[in-house]
Amino acid sequence: MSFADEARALDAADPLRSARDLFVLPEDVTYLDGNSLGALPRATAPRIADVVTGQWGTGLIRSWNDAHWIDLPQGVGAKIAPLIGARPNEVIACDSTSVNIYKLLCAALTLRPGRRVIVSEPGNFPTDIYMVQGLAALGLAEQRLARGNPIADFVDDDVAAVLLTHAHYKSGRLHDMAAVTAAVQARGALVIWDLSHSAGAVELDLDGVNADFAVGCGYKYLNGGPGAPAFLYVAARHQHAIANPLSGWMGHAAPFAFEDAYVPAPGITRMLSGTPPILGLAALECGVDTVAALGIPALAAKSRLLTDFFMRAIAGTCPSVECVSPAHPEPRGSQVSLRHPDAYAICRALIDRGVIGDFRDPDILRFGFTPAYVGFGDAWHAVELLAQVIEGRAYDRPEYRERAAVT
Ligand SMILES: Cc1ncc(COP(=O)(O)O)c(C=O)c1O
Ligand SMILES: Nc1c(O)cccc1C(=O)C[C@H](N)C(=O)O
Repeated sequence: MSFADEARALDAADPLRSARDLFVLPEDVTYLDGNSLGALPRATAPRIADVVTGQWGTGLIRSWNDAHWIDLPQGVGAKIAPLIGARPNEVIACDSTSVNIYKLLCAALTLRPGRRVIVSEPGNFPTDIYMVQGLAALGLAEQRLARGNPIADFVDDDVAAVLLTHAHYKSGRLHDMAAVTAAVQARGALVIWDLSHSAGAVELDLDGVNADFAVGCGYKYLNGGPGAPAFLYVAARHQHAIANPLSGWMGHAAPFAFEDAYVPAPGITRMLSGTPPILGLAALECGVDTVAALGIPALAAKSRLLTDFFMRAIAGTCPSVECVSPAHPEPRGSQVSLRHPDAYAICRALIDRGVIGDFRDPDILRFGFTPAYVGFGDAWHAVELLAQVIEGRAYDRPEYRERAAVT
């Protein structure tokens, strides 16, 4: 069977085929960048219009109570929880992923007094290691990058926590979360998982693997919109013992008592700092509801089929690109990354022709397969166009080599 016929057959058999209608997507675009910015759910614009004109415009400050704005971080967190294998009171939606990493690094350090090393991987998403470096500059931590495997071999009695991204942003490679968590904990340290590239697209079972802490982006597979609030997970067993270093009033036990002394709120609420961004949380809730309605098992199963089909089609059609994502579906996230020396120009040429992926330095072409709205026909269209652009050297134009501020 040709790849075109196979794509048609797979689309016909796809139980999530109609889910694309839950999103607003331009007709002339094949969107393979939901791992960077998820698409706009159809439910979001009317919800935001209501929050703005109804709840804000008419309800004014009364909406903190009447529209339950004050509970939105916990409410959205509780909806994210089942998508990542957590209980509702273990997750809260707040701040950015970077800020939440900082808070959890400090929490881990307070849980492991006498240990100050944070282990991460070289090549981890930069914000994760920069946050460790920020703490190190204050004299509060020491960074150790694990140059080799297994990571647990880099954990000794000085290590408070290991900070890892579950699905690597460049390659899409998944860590074995259960095995790494157990091995690190056996050496007395804690693990902070960054789920930015896995939440909403792959199966996760934080409670099942006895995870300690996790964070993740709201604007990728959760479709919360540009700069959406992130989420933060703290296993119930740690919640009473951790401190939030950004001890703002929203994490206080009684914010409206206006007391001078900080008293942390019980449970996950102590991880809040300032006033929740209601517009962003409302949009994130629409994205999370959309994912939850489709169900992670169905999304994850389609993601594996999509990436498998794309990789086979690439191997059969574009021999000059090297695939750097894992060949086996088990350790592969919902993206496929390809290596080519002209990756940047190729990426620009593809975008010019309606196929939106992205580029990561120095030579990676990255394609995200958000199973909710990407079809097998889309995957095949991207492969055909990529082959055409490479074979005809259509990318070889000065305007495609000019670097934009955001890649
Ligand atoms: C693994 C990972 N962590 C964190 C972030 C970003 O964090 P923030 O939303 O704070 O910019 C990203 C992407 O931007 C990411 O890929
Ligand atoms: N957060 C981003 C942004 O503000 C602008 C452009 C891209 C992003 C991203 O999310 C990048 C993404 N985390 C990555 O894996 O490369």
